[in-house]
Amino acid sequence: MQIALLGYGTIGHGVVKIIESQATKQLRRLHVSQIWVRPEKVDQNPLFTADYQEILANDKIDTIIEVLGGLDPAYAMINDALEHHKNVVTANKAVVARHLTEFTTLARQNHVKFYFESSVGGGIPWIINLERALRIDQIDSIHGIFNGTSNFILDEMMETGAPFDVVLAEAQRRGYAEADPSADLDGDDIENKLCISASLAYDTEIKPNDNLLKFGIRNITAADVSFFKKHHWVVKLIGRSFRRDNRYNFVIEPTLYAPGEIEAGVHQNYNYVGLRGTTIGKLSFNGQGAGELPTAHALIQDLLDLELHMEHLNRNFQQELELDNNSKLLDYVIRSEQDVASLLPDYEVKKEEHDYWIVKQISAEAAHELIQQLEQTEKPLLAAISQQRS
Ligand SMILES: NC(=O)C1=CN([C@@H]2O[C@H](COP(=O)(O)OP(=O)(O)OC[C@H]3O[C@@H](n4cnc5c(N)ncnc54)[C@H](OP(=O)(O)O)[C@@H]3O)[C@@H](O)[C@H]2O)C=CC1
Ligand SMILES: N[C@@H](CC=O)C(=O)O
Repeated sequence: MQIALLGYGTIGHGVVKIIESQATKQLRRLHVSQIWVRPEKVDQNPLFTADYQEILANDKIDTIIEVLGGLDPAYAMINDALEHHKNVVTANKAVVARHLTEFTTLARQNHVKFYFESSVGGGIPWIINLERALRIDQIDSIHGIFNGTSNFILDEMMETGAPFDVVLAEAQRRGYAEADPSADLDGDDIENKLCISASLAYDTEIKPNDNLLKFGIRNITAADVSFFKKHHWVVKLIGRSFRRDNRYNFVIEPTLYAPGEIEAGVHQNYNYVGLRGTTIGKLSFNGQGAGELPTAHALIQDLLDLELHMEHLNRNFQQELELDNNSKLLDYVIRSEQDVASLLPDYEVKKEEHDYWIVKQISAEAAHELIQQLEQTEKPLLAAISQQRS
C-alpha cells in the first residue's frame, strides 16, 4: 500500500516510525511515499512536498493519512482525497465529529473507505469494537475517560499535588495535548469524541453544539483537590451519554469516584471507555488515550484493515433522536461563594466546609444552568458524584 501523509507532527512522526520499523510482515506491506508539509520545510526530506495536487494525481498512492488537526485545511483536503478515489484514514476528531456523515457518504460514492479509529481513545481499539458490538446489539450507553491530557493533569494534581500549569506543560511536552490545549481543558475534545461515538452507536448525527452540556477542568484548584481527597474522592473528567427510546443525554463534566471504582484507578494519559449493549452488557477498554506511538498504532491498524480488505460497519446516521439532559438525577458538589441553597430552593442542598455545597438529586441540565449563572461573577466548580457511590 502506497500512502501519503498530511502533517508531520507528533502523530505523523509516530506513523513513520512504526512503518519504518518494518517490525512485522504486515508492516512491510505499507510504504509512505510522500509527506505533505509547509513549503518552507520541503527541502528537509526527499519525501516532503507542498504540492497536494501532485499527491492527488499520483495513481500509485491509494490512501491518504490526515494528521494535520483542526478544520482548515483538513476538511477540504479529506474531501479532495475522497473525490480522487483515495481512502482516507484520520486521527482528527475535530473534523470527524463535524463531518462524519458527509465523509462517510462521499467515501461510499467514490468506492473508497473513510476510517478514523485513532480519533477516539488514542491507542484503544474503541471504534472497531463499538462497530463489532453494533453488528449484534443495540447500544444504549457510552461512558468514560476520553481525554488523556485532562486525565494526566488531574492524576498528577491528585497524586503529587503539582500545580495545574506545571502539569499542563508536561502533558504538552509529552505530545498528549492538542495544538490549542483549551480543547483538552474545557471538554471540547471529549465532546468531539463523544459525538463520534454516540453518532455511531445510535446511528444518528450528533455534532458539537451549544446544547451539549460541557464543563471542563480549568477551574479545579489545589484546594478543590484537597477537599476531594479529604472526602476520599478521586476526580475524573467524564463524557457520558445514554439513550432511551428516541431520547438521549450527553454530558461532559468532572465526576467524583470512590478509590475502589475502576475510573479512580485510571492514571496518567490512560483512557477508559465503555458501552452497554443489549446482549454484551457492559464492555469497557483501557489503554493510552494520547501520545505518539499508541495513537499511531491505532491509525496503522486502520491502514492494515484497508490493506487486508476488512470492512468496517456502514452507518447511515438517519435515526432522529431528541436531546434530553433532564431525566437522570445525580448528586453534585458545587463550589461557589454564593448561597447555593437559596439559588436552588427546590432541591436538598447541604453546606460543607468553606464554599462547598452538596446538591442532592439534580439533573445535569439544572446543575449546568446554575454553574453558567455562577460563572458570571466567579470561577465556580461543578462535579457529579458517581452513582455507584451515592
Ligand atoms: N497527540 C495525540 O496524542 C493525539 C492526536 N490526535 C489527533 O491527531 C492529529 C495530529 O495531532 P498531533 O500530531 O498531535 O499534532 P501536531 O500539532 O503535533 O502535528 C500537526 C502537524 O500538521 C502540520 N500542519 C498543521 N496545519 C498545517 C498546514 N496548514 N499546512 C501544513 N502543515 C500543517 C503541523 O505543522 P506546523 O508544526 O508547521 O504547524 C504539524 O507538523 C490532530 O487532529 C489530533 O487531534 C488524535 C489522538 C491522539
Ligand atoms: N489531546 C488528546 C489527544 C488524543 O486524542 C488527549 O489528550 O486525549
